[in-house]
Amino acid sequence: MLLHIIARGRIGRGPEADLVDRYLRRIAWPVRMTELPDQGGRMPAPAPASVTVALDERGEMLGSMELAQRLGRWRDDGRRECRFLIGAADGHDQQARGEADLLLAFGRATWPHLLARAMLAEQLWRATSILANHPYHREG
Ligand SMILES: C[S@@+](CC[C@H](N)C(=O)[O-])C[C@H]1O[C@@H](n2cnc3c(N)ncnc32)[C@H](O)[C@@H]1O
Repeated sequence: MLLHIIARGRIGRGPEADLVDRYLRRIAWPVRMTELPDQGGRMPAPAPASVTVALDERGEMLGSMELAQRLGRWRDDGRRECRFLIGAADGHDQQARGEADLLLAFGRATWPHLLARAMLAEQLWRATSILANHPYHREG
């Protein structure tokens, strides 16, 4: 299953970009990153049988094991792509939030979108390592 991060705003070079690279490079699943402008731009067409996760501080707070289980279930159900949407300064519009299969929160605090991108990259590495029985994640 393709893990497709669709993020508003340009990351350029800097510590957040280094973190994103560090974690995405470790993921054995196919990964794609699409950057959109802060507003507008064309959302890439979803693959058939895709699932959409919008990162949003008002969403569900899942533990890393729970996120891994969701990803594993979607993969095993034959989903071809999981899209992760990261908003810009104004967050997601109502339509994007309404259409998402899951609103995922990394706590109730509001994080800068570039940090949210780095945190997502780490959680995707962690979740896929859990599914591969890799010892990176320690529970408890
Ligand atoms: C600066 S925040 C936008 C905040 C905006 N005022 C709102 O109401 O959504 C930019 C993006 O970072 C992500 N983000 C920030 N904090 C988050 C959190 N606690 N959990 C999940 N995603 C978060 C979201 O995708 C958000 O759209």
